Amino acid sequence: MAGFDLTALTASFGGERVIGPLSLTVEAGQQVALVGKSGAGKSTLIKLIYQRVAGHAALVPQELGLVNALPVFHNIYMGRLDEHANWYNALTLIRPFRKDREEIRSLLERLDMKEKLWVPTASLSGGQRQRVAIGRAIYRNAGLLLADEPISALDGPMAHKVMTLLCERFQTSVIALHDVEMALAYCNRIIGIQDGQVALDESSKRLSANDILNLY
Ligand SMILES: Nc1ncnc2c1ncn2[C@@H]1O[C@H](COP(=O)(O)OP(=O)(O)OP(=O)(O)O)[C@@H](O)[C@H]1O
Repeated sequence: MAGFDLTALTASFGGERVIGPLSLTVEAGQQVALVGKSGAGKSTLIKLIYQRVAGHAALVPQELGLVNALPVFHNIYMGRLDEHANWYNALTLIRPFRKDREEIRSLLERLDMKEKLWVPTASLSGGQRQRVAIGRAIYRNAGLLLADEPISALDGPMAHKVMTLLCERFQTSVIALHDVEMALAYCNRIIGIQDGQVALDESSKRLSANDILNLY
């Protein structure tokens, strides 16, 4: 499954509705940017979608969800934990298999982090940690990516490199992005969220940065 068709998406905190109710259909092949001001509900919507599509998506949460005590290799390997038997995962914790080492090393090469393969994740910079979470999502090999601000800690050239890689590796994606220019450059559909509702839903070809900035 790469696309999805979800209805009755709602979320409330302390009795206050922060999302929906709304419906969202994303077709296979769409790269969707979720835009909107801070607190509009983008992260909550991404989490809701992830819950509803369970197992079918690769997730890059805003808080990354890395295990600091483990090396980069193992954090990325976690993207496929559920594909292997328990004995295989336990052995990998002690002595990773060559084919997994090679696959993860070449993925890290694309993220300019090859030399960090065995480094504990706790010792990485914010941008490096973000790239580990991106690596874990890519390694999951899912058709659908759900990512919450995946390039917020990256410099310009690295942000472009990562967005190019994400578009190449995922047939379909929903990515919350603060950077409107990046959203227009890499996504073919823009969904603007305002107070937990869809306030804009348009092909990026028909939008300019100014149209999107009206949401802020
Ligand atoms: N765990 C929580 N408990 C209470 N309120 C929450 C919680 N998570 C989110 N909210 C509230 O829900 C609303 C939407 O938050 P959300 O994090 O989804 O926004 P966002 O658009 O992703 O913001 P940002 O761009 O700053 O990440 C906000 O008003 C926020 O305060």
